[in-house]
Amino acid sequence: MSKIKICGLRRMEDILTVNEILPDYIGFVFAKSARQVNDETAEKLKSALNHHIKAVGVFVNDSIDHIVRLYDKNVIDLIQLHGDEDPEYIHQLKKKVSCPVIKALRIQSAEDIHQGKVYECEYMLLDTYSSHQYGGSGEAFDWTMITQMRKPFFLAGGIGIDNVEKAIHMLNPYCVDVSSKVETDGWKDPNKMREIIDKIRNLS
Ligand SMILES: O=C(O)c1ccccc1NCC(=O)[C@H](O)[C@H](O)COP(=O)(O)O
Repeated sequence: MSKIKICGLRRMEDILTVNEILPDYIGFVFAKSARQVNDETAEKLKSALNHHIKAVGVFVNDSIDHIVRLYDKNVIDLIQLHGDEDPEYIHQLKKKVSCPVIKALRIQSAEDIHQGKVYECEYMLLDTYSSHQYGGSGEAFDWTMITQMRKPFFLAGGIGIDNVEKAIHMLNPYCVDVSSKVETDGWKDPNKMREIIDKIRNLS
């Protein structure tokens, strides 16, 4: 069964909901975004998070020192690099942390998928390319472009109750990553989060 990550939590009430429904991962977006959280808020939210749920820090072209500080303070358990970080950046980061790293690829063409080979990371994350935002577009990309993934991957980009079953049956991702489609008016919606978790856990 694919795991589930709910990305972009920023309120204590979001944490109380996930503590009940227990996704495998949640994401704190530290990048510039409508879903951005600051370090202090993320620290408070993490301290209230059920220990069975892993917190992923989502970064876009951030400083390695900032990421390491959050990791050392136990605010994040995994690191998601969602910008233009190159193999050398990841190599340097890996010398300073011992947690899994997820490198996001923003997919425009089938060739983009093959870039994954060059990164020293535990997981890839495949998301939709957008010219005006790094992530959280709410749009799905053409999944037929995904072939021969050598690493376990998170599938992101417009995943919701309407297409999650198709995504899992077609691609068997390590994890599905949801954000926009479990929101109402820009905020995480407890009912939508609950509904998608139930759907995934009841798939055969
Ligand atoms: O979600 C954001 O606002 C965001 C901003 C900048 C970089 C990454 C961001 N999100 C990363 C994620 O992992 C999202 O869950 C992923 O992009 C899918 O989002 P959606 O298409 O809204 O489901």
